[in-house]
Amino acid sequence: MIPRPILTADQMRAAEAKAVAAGTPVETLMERAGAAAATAIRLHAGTMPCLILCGPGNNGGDGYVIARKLQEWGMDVRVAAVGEPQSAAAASAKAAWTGAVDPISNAKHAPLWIDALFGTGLRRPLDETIVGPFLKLASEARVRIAIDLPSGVATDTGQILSTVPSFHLTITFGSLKPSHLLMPAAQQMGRLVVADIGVEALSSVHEIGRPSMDSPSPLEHKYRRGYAAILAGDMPGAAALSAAAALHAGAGYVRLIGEAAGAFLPNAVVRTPGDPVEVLADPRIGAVAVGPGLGRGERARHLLDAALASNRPLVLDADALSILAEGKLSRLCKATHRSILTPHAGEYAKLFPDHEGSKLDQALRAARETGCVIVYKGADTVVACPDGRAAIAHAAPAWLASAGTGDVLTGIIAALRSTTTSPFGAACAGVWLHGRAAELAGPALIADDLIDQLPAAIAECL
Ligand SMILES: NC(=O)C1=CN([C@@H]2O[C@H](COP(=O)(O)OP(=O)(O)OC[C@H]3O[C@@H](n4cnc5c(N)ncnc54)[C@H](OP(=O)(O)O)[C@@H]3O)[C@@H](O)[C@H]2O)[C@@H](O)CC1
Ligand SMILES: [K+]
Repeated sequence: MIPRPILTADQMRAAEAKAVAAGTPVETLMERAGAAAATAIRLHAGTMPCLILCGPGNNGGDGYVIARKLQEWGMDVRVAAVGEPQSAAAASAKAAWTGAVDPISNAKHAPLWIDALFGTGLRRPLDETIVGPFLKLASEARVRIAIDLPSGVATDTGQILSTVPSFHLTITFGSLKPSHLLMPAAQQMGRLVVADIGVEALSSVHEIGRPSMDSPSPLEHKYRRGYAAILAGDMPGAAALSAAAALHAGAGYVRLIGEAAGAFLPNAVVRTPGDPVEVLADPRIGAVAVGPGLGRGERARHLLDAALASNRPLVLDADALSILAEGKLSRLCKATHRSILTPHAGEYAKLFPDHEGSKLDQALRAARETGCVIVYKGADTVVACPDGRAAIAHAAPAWLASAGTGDVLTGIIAALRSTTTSPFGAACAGVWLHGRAAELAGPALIADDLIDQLPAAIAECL
C-alpha cells in the first residue's frame, strides 16, 4: 500500500499555486473540491436535511459549492454564513448558490451539519460570537461533517485553538494535513476521506500505512531471516516480552542475553546468561535491542555500553534512553549504523528538554540532532529520519496504554531491523504491526495479547 502524503498549510498552498500556474483556475479546484465533498457526504450520511456553515475564505467557498450540488440532487439544504466572501473564488461560489444565506446567529439546526467555516486559513481561535452558535448547532445535529478540517483546529500542529466538537467524517483535499493525525486534534476528525482535486501533493512526510512484507524464500535460513539479540537487565520480564515479540514478528533467530524470565519465555528463544560482550561480536546479529527492563544501575550501564560498543544496529528504549539522557546521546552520532530510539513523551522530554513545537517538528529535530531514527510514541506515534523523512501513525487503540506494550514494540522493530538496511522502514512497519495487533487483540488487551496477534497482522501484509 502506498502511504498517503501529509502537507502543511503552506505546502498545500504552494501545491495549489502550482496547479493554478499550470492552468487550473482556483474556481475549478473549488468546484472539484465541493463536488467531491458532496459525493462523500451523500455516500456517508444519505439525504437527510442539512445545514452548511460557510466562512469568509475558500473553505466557505467549498461550502457554497457543496450546497449547490446537494440541492441539485434534491436534498433539503440550508446555508448559514460568517461574513462575506473575501476571495473572488468564494464570492463566485456564493453567487452560484441560489438559496438563502442566514447569519450564523439565526441558523436553524438540521440533522446533517456541515462545517465549512475555516480550513487551512485559520490562524487564531474562533471568537465567542461564532463558537457559541457553532457548538450549539453541532450538538443538535445527528451527523457532523468537517470540510478540510474542523473549524478551530490548527492545520499543522494538532493543536485545538478553540472548542471543537467531535466529527463523524472529515473530508480533506489533495492530501492529509498534520492535524488529521496529530493529537489532540486527530481524535475529533472521525473517519478521514482524502479527495483528489488534481493538485499534485508531494511530501517527505506520510501517514504510516500497511507495510508490504515478503514471505521467506525457500533458500533462506534462520540467520538470514533476521537474528535479533535482546539484552535483559534488572527486570527480565520486559526483555522477555521484547524477545517473544521479535520472534513472532518474523525474526529467524532471537537470542536473549542475560537472566531470562524462564516460565514466560517461548522455548524458541535462545538464552545466553552472562556477559554480552563476546556474544554481540557475532557478525550475524542484525539488530540489538536494549532498554526494556534494563534498570539504571552499574550492570545496566555495562550492558548499554556493550551494546553501543558492538557497532550493531541498535533499538534503544526505556531505561536505555534514560541513561542516554544523562549525557551519552552524542555517542550515538558516531555509530556506523543508524540507531532507532523509541521514546514515549516522558522519555522524550528527558532526552530533548529544550524541544518545542509540534510533535512532528520535534521528532524531525531529534532525528537531525542525533543522526538516529526517532519513534516518538503515543496515540499519534511519529517516526522521523535524519534525512528529513517522517511518518505519522493513525491513532492506535487507547488500550495500548498498558504495561509492557512498549517492550513489545521494541522487539518487533528489532526483528524488522535485523533484516533490512532501512531503520526508517523498519520503524514504520513495526509501528503499523503493533497498532494492528492491538486492534486485533481488542478491548482490555495486555502486552502478551499483542504478541499472539502479530502473525495475523503480518498475514495482512504478505
Ligand atoms: N488547497 C487547495 O488546493 C484547495 C483548497 N480549498 C479550500 O480552501 C481552504 C483554504 O482557504 P483560505 O486560505 O481562504 O482559508 P479559510 O480556512 O477559508 O479561512 C480564511 C478566512 O477566514 C478568516 N479567518 C481566519 N481565522 C479566523 C477566525 N478565527 N475568525 C474569523 N475569521 C477568520 C481569514 O481572515 P483573516 O485571517 O485574513 O483576517 C480569511 O478570510 C481550504 O481549507 C480548502 O477548504 C479549495 O477551495 C480549493 C483547493
Ligand atoms: K471546516
